[in-house]
This record gives sequence, structure tokens and C-alpha cells, in this order.
Amino acid sequence: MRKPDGKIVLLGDMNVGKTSLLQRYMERRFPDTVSTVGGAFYLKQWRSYNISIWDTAGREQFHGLGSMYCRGAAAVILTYDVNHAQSLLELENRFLGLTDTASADCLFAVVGNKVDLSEEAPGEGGQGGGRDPGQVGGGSGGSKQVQLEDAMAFYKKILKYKMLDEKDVPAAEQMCFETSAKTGKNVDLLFETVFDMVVPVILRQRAQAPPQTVDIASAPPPARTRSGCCS
Ligand SMILES: Nc1nc2c(ncn2[C@@H]2O[C@H](COP(=O)(O)OP(=O)(O)OP(=O)(O)O)[C@@H](O)[C@H]2O)c(=O)[nH]1
Ligand SMILES: [Mg+2]
Repeated sequence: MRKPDGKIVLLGDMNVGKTSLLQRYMERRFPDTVSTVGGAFYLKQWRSYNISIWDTAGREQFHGLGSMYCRGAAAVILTYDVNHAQSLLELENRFLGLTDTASADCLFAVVGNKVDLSEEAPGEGGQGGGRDPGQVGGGSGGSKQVQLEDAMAFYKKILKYKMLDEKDVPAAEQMCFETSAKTGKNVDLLFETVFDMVVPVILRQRAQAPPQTVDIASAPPPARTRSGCCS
């Protein structure tokens, strides 16, 4: 297997739908999931690049592994549940610090999942993605607790935390998404936007990496020593 050229990591609280988003994108389906233990990855060929996408466990007990998974990451997808405000706060409180090990020019996407649960009219969003009664939020119609503007405000906090200038990174409007792994809404858009943006990061990482081969032609001749039988 060829070594992946770059790494993308999904982070976020348990139950927000990280595994479901990845399965929707990679396998084009919405199967029943079990809470992730440790982490798992998929390989995606994007243009001529091999990208590994890591699914991590949101459970508190696996929290320590998060920074290990983020090591050298070219992009991190921070995921919350739009119907559960606490899951956005958790990104700031528990997950952002895990990205300290990521690449210096790591990209960030902020993703609010499960929008199908708070669609205004049943049937909106297509593919039969109506409202699931009895889900989090408790409201009868439209339990959405987090607006896209809240996610964009969080994106700006990320830039502040990373001491990045807004002018040097993609705009919040480009990097904040609302998705449904259930209906597929915006799932391709999310991953493919991130893949496209990650390619220049991969190229920069390659340029900065120590060379893997020695160029004999440009290598200096070995220094002559006085020792040995022919001296
Ligand atoms: N209605 C709806 N349910 C979803 C969506 N995405 C995930 N779910 C459900 O939410 C639950 C949790 O989904 P997972 O994908 O396992 O969540 P996770 O973030 O991987 O959770 P951990 O592995 O524990 O960190 C499952 O019952 C999913 O079927 C969505 O977009 N809409
Ligand atoms: Mg999972």
C-alpha cells in the first residue's frame, strides 16, 4: 500500500455523526453505527493523491488519543450536532486543543450535522429525510439549536487560537457546513471542498519534508582521509 500523501481527521463529541458522515461519503449509505472505539481510517484517492481520512471516537475515555490522530494532519473537520448546542461548545472546550499536533498550515472545517432533524417542512432536504420524532432538542417542529452564524463565530475563534490571520486562510463562509449524513445533504460538498483545499497543503508538506533520496550527482565528493592502506 502506498503511504498516504495527506491526512484529514474528524473530531467531535460522541453521537454527532462523524462515522455516519464518513460512511455516507465513502459507501454512499446510512447504516446503523456503533459508537467508535479508538479510531479507524479510510483511504481516498483524490486526483493523484492518496488521502487518509481518520474517524475518531468522541467518547471521553478515548479523548487522549485525539492529539495522536491529529499529528501532522493537513485538515481537521470539527463536527457538532445542530440540535445540540453543547456539542459545539465541546469543540471549543475539549477538541480544539487536540489539534495542536496538526500541521502548522492545517485547514479547519466546522460541520453541523443532523440538519434533517430540524428541517422546517417534512420532506425538505430530499431523499425522504424528514424529521425524526423524539430526537434530541425536544421541540415539536424544528429543534435546531445552533445556527450557521454560531459555527462561523467558532471558526473565527479557531483562527484566533491558532494565531492565524483571516486574510491567509479560507473564509468562514467556505469552511462552515450544515450536513445530514441521513439524507446526504452537503456531504459530498463538505468532503470534496476539503480535499480540493488540502492538495496545496500536501504539496507544501512535501516541499518541506526532508528528501527521501540522495542525489549522487550533486553530493559533495567524500573527504580524503590519510588513513587506510593506500595513504
Ligand atoms: N437523523 C440523523 N441521525 C444521524 C445523522 N448522523 C448520524 N445520525 C445518528 O446519530 C447516531 C450517532 O452517529 P455516529 O455516526 O455513530 O456518531 P459518532 O460521532 O461517530 O459517535 P462516536 O463514534 O461515539 O464518537 C446514530 O444513531 C446515527 O444513525 C444525521 O445526519 N441525521
Ligand atoms: Mg463514530
